[in-house]
Amino acid sequence: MPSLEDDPFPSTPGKFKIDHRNHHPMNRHFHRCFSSTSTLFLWALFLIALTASYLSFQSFVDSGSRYLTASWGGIQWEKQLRNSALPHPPSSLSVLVTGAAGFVGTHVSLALKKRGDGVVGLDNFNSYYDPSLKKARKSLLSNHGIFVVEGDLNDVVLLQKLFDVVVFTHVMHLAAQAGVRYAMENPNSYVRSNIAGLVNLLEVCKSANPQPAVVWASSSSVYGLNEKVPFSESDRTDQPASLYAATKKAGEEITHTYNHIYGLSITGLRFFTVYGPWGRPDMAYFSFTRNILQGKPITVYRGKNRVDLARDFTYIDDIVKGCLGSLDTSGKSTGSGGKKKGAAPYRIFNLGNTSPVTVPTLVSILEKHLKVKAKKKVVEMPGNGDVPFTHANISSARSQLGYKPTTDLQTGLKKFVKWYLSYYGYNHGKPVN
Ligand SMILES: O=C(O)[C@H]1O[C@H](OP(=O)(O)OP(=O)(O)OC[C@H]2O[C@@H](n3ccc(=O)[nH]c3=O)[C@H](O)[C@@H]2O)[C@H](O)[C@@H](O)[C@@H]1O
Repeated sequence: MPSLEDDPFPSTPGKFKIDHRNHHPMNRHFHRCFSSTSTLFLWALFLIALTASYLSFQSFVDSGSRYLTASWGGIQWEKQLRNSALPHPPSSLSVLVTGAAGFVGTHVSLALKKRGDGVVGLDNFNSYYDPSLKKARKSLLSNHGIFVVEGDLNDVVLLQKLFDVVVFTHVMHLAAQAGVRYAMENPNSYVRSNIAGLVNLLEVCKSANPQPAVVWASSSSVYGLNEKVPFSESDRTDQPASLYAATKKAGEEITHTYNHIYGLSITGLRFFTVYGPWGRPDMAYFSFTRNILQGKPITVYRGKNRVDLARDFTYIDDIVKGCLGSLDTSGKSTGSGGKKKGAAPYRIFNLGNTSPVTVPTLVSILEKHLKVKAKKKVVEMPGNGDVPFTHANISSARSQLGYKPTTDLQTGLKKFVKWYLSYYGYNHGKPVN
């Protein structure tokens, strides 16, 4: 480091040699000017130094507190990651499952682990719905040797660290802000998770060496106001009815660019109203069950001209088979270190049940399994993002993934109700009126 003596522009008054022999008034003026300029200069330097030390102190405090409060990092943590990611036999997959403490994430993680694949989960345990259910799913996963990291897709340092510690062959990206109608209440959470979070994940995947193949959850809602039934993958998806649907559609376009530019293998799965044990409390079949058991009214939406709404409800075990089939047939990403080496697969599949059921029929099946009559309040569907019906054409998934749904709504809801009663009991902690 150069010493102050070497500095060609000395900044301290002591280092400025004043020639006392020069008494010309102009020179005196010049000296006054110059000395006040150098004082100013000094003050400026002092302030800069003060600001710099304040900022570095702040960043020291920030990183210190992050280190103290971070729920990840350390040798033990890395060991857990590696163990969880280890496939048996070694030729199997090593999968990062985002949204692992979510409904679909939990089931997919368990199925992968069961057949010998290595699995690491990632979940931010947000409070969109009861986080204690997510914690319970995490315990279930932990009992099966699956480690779930608590963290967010927008924490790029964490994402990078996961890929530094483990060589993932695949990413099953299920983390998202779900829910069609909630998008009107909290639009930014959809942008944060489904757009920004997705881009962060793809950035890390494209730079990984080797790049993993990515399978991710799109949604049947991308068909929006499309009226051609059943919905085929080639049908128009440019009329979303909700911001949720718009972010999923954007995800399809975003993943396409990462496939095109960086050679990432991408498979997008359009799920059709997935239901089953360990499900999502915000969804109709779940909240109806809770309200029916608590003797509370349920609101059943109806479409224009008193037409019942219908959904292609799809049982979780069928969806899991579709996810595993997608991972197994994904093909390799072609790039490495952010450079594309050739064309990689880009696929989109409907994963539905191919037999839509109306919402009133869903309610009557629940009444039968719960042995309780629902207090129904039928109202016209509010303009809040809902679509009147969904119906999947699954011929592509059938031929390319071997996808073949086998559970009808009667059977699937019976299994859901059995789980619900064993998990919450009859009254969900509240007395029946
Ligand atoms: O298939 C999909 O792509 C989407 O499926 C569901 O969305 P949705 O079909 O709206 O599922 P529910 O919220 O369970 O609603 C099912 C049906 O019940 C109706 N409903 C919902 C709530 C309610 O109080 N009353 C009511 O009649 C809805 O209008 C809808 O027709 C999921 O919530 C989305 O995350 C997913 O992406």
